[in-house]
Amino acid sequence: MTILKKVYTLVFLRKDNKILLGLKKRGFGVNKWNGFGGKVEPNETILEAAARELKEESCVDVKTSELQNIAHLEFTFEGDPTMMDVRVFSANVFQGEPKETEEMIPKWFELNAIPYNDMWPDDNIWFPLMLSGKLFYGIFNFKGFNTILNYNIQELESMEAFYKIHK
Ligand SMILES: Nc1[nH]c(=O)nc2c1ncn2[C@H]1C[C@H](O)[C@@H](COP(=O)(O)OP(=O)(O)OP(=O)(O)O)O1
Repeated sequence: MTILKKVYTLVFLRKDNKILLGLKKRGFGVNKWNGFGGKVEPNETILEAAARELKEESCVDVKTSELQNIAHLEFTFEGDPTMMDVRVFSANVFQGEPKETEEMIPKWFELNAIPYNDMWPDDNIWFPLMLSGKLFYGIFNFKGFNTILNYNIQELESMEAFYKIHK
């Protein structure tokens, strides 16, 4: 039974035919390549959190107006009442070069060489949708951190319309 929801951000930068991923050095998702993000704090908007986490984890600046919300993901873990509510963004306009931080080692990957074997197991399910420019809503139910018990993905027409009905 899910009784708690925590909102997270996840940002992917795009340049030429590449996507920026970071290798997580500590904490949740350690040793996995992923986008940049984290918990939304009570004093900030989701967009502000997305820009702040990107800056903290990769040293790159992005204007909140350049962040495009492309997906909504919900993760639950068997035996854990907390649902991770993850807001996914992409941006191709940003300032600065990615640098290693205490949390992440950033690296640009060609779109045909995404390191799925060293990523969350859900990523190879929804990355193709993201890379083909789709908007989507995905739910994934995990057992531990490596096994997906079940999932569902729905393509969306617009994120605004989705958030009008999704609470
Ligand atoms: N199954 C999954 N697949 C995926 O691609 N990204 C996931 C995921 N589960 C979580 N994420 C992302 C969401 C978020 O960007 C990140 C988790 O955030 P963190 O734990 O790093 O948050 P914080 O940086 O706020 O944490 P602390 O600073 O350790 O409190 O991992």
